[in-house]
Amino acid sequence: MQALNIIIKTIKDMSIISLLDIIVVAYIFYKIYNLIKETRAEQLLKGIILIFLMIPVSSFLHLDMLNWILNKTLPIGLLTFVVIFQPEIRRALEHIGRSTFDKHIIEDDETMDKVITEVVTAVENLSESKTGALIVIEQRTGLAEIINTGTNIDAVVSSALLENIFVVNTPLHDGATIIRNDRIVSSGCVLPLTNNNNINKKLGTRHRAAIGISENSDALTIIVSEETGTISLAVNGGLTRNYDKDKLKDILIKIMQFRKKKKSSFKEKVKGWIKREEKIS
Ligand SMILES: Nc1ncnc2c1ncn2[C@@H]1O[C@H](COP(=O)(O)OP(=O)(O)OP(=O)(O)O)[C@@H](O)[C@H]1O
Repeated sequence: MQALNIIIKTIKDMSIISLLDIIVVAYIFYKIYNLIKETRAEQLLKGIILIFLMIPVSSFLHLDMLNWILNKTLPIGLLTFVVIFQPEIRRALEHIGRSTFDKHIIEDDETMDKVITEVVTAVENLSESKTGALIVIEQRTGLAEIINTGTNIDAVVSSALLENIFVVNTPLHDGATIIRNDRIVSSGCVLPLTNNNNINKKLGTRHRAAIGISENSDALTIIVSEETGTISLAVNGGLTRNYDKDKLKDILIKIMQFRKKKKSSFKEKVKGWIKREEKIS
């Protein structure tokens, strides 16, 4: 009863600023939860929140030993969370940054269609000749660090140039080629490899690199397998395979058009568009 009175008194004494403060904090926590929902960080974060809530409860009930243990556990739990989930935290911060500053989303429909057509044509030809290729289309996450690992090109996107870049035993064929807006900006770039252990063991470093960059950015990465000619697409940490020219063009247009319009949650839409035969095959 006494606790209830304290709560009622606190609410009565609350100023508009305090109320605004609570709403902002609640909104931030809601956003953070949405970002880590369905990731491996979710369970650990739930555990930390539970400890956080149990501290005042144990103090109120005078459970001194439990209160002491919880007080000691919380900082360790938070530190563990930051260390283990550094990639997720990084992605979350990048996501917040992305929402604030739109980077290289092509606005003009004609340019978008031209870039996609050139990329898809090159990919189809590379697939037919079983020439390995890794093409990254930069979106809102800036890829300057990755671009700097390769050789600067700065040429208008064309299928002929893309096909030429990946010709075996030429200087730029190894590594990834990065497209920014309607230009090929760099080739021979080194991408971060994924740490995901659930990936089909038959897939080598080219595919692991594509998944790696899609985990660390919102880039769209197209892979042509040198071994089989199979065309794959890595987006948001997931890999979908066996695209043909039309299917690839269709999904690229949908994703890029959607990002231009930004109507609803990107992840939800992508889940619907991409029929995932295997999540990561
Ligand atoms: N970190 C990286 N960043 C960019 N490109 C990479 C990276 N690691 C490997 N590659 C590219 O992948 C090539 C090696 O491909 P590998 O055969 O290991 O992969 P794969 O996934 O089995 O592909 P494929 O089906 O084409 O054989 C390298 O020659 C290089 O061009």
